[in-house]
Amino acid sequence: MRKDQGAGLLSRRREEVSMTAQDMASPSRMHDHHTDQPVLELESVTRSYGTRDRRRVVVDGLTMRVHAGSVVCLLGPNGAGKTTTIKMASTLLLPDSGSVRICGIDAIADPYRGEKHLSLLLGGERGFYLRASAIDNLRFFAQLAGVSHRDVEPRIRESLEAVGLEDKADARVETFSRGMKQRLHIARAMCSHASLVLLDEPTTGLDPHSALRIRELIADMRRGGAGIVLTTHAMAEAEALADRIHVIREGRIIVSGSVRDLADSVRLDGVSMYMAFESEWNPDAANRLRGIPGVRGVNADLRGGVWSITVTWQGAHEPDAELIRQAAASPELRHLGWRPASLEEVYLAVLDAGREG
Ligand SMILES: Nc1ncnc2c1ncn2[C@@H]1O[C@H](COP(=O)(O)OP(=O)(O)OP(=O)(O)O)[C@@H](O)[C@H]1O
Repeated sequence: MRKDQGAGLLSRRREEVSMTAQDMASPSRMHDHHTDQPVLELESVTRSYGTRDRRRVVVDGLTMRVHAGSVVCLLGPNGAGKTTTIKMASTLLLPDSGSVRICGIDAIADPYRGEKHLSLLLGGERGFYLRASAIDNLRFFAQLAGVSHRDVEPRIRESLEAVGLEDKADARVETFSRGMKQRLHIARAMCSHASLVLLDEPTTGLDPHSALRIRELIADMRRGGAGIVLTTHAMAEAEALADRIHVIREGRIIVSGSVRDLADSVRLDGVSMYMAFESEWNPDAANRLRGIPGVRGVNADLRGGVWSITVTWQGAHEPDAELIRQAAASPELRHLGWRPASLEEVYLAVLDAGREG
């Protein structure tokens, strides 16, 4: 579905190339909006799918804002409505109701003006003319984005260098690996100096090095002033990049804020860590620890003959290690320290709380 939609956007853009080319004399669009005006404003957007009798709402009255120089991350289980939200933000998909403003422009009333400020990367590998070279693709998209004739070549060179594809400029895109295509997408966004960059799972299916490279490029675009919406299932990626997180479930935002705000919303106050050698820990002890007031969860992992035990706490400060040793009946349990909960721990607690509530 995504791939078809991506191809749809491409063909729509192809049809519009002559119109947008007329606008090529317009100045660079980077930061041409008022600084405190969001680059994206979604106001109560709703979208349903299906036939008239059997419609299912998949995004339900969602409101969010993205400012220049920030990364907003959408997290949520499969089918929560993240991609649908990204597509509405790009106007690739129209909401049934609600409004979409891109750099202050009503993007539903005037999608072509809105589109010029954004760059969209959908999860698939499509979105390029596969038989054309990387550089010809970038030229085409730069022209669509209204990059001035004088700026096109230097910008393409800079962006290919930034993503490490300068040696592949003349290679056909169909010969690129998935990771190279993702980098070329980022080059496309960099080249057009898009104010709003929409990234739907940009690192899915990439090896760890390629994923890291993409994350660095996302951070570069943020430093360059782009407002970025990112969907991902990689919690470490969201934790490293997001200035603000929205957790979406069944088409609604259930909680928003920083990792700490999310942790506060479920009163996940911290994590204490312990270790024990294999013979010093009985897995049944985890159940006894769960009975201690304030304990939210206990996770014990055995690796290389060593148990590593993490205990998440609600409404508690660093607990007395002796109390834990006694409850676990593991006198040799070593206390390793106390840390804030990771986004993964917080996210799972948020979804659990949502299910319980
Ligand atoms: N074109 C479509 N026709 C019918 N239903 C659709 C269509 N596109 C998406 N859906 C449904 O809408 C819901 C939300 O899908 P969406 O792709 O936005 O979820 P998501 O949060 O991005 O999921 P994932 O994490 O799996 O990518 C899902 O139940 C999906 O099956």
